[in-house]
Amino acid sequence: MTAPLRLGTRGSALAMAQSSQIAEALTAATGRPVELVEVVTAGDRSSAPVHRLGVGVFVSALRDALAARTIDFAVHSYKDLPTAAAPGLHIAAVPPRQDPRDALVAKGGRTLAELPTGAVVGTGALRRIAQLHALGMQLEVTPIRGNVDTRLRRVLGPDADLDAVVLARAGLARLGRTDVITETLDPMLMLPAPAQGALAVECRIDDPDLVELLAVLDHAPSRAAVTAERALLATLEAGCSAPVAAYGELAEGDAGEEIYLRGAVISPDGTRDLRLSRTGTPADAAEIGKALAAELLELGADSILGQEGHAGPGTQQFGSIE
Ligand SMILES: NCc1[nH]cc(CCC(=O)O)c1CC(=O)O
Repeated sequence: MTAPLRLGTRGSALAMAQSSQIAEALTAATGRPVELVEVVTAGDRSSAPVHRLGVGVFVSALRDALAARTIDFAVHSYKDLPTAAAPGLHIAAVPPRQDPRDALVAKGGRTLAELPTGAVVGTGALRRIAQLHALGMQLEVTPIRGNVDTRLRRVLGPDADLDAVVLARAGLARLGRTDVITETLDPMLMLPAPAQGALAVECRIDDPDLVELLAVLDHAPSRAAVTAERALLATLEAGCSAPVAAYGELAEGDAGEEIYLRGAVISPDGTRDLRLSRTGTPADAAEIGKALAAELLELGADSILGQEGHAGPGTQQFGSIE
């Protein structure tokens, strides 16, 4: 009998759902039993706004547990990971990505276009705030945080005080709650966060057997798309609350498999809205992301980021906060 592998997880419903899905997939593929070990993070204990805490607080306790060897591996929402590499750790798998688009949950079954002027829309992410303002619909955007259920109650509960919320479709899908979605938002209007909908399965580099075992969960197209999106974010040196969006789609082109990467940097009030795209081969995923970021910088992306959340070189980099 081999001892079960210890999978460290946060205790939130979303974290538990994605960790158990990965545990089951690993056992199904390898026959190895997996046990879930709950790790409490500073982010779960605090009710401060996430842009103050930095998303890193959700991640660092899991990474500390990996370093302390109290767990063998961890599953993160990829978009919550800092862009800086974690010393001694390795992302052994990027499993097949969920639909990365954002979703609208609105009262009365409304779509985005059906929201009246002055409608109050809740979201905490600067990227979403900026793109909602850029629509020019006179929406009133109000910051919210909390777990998925808390956010849904603000629209669907008996004391609902919002007309709509914007959430990642992937989070709702993992919780089996896609029924509440009134519109899955077109990336032309609401470009997702880099790596949204993807998971990162992480373990210690000095555990080569586990690195090899976990690789069965890796999905090369998902990894390529996320690599391009995250290279864009890292090259922009975007801080923890940066209004940066990126979406890499893989498609069969004339020259074989291609990545079509779109990137956007939007000022929080929506008045400056830079959007560009670039195509290349999956093998060049990181280069495509870097080159697209360089083009955005040439058009003045840094002056938009300078207004809000630009951490600058040498500081710790976080993925976009959602
Ligand atoms: N920081 C919040 C967060 N981190 C990961 C997800 C779920 C979607 C995903 O895995 O990308 C969410 C919720 C949301 O953005 O609505």
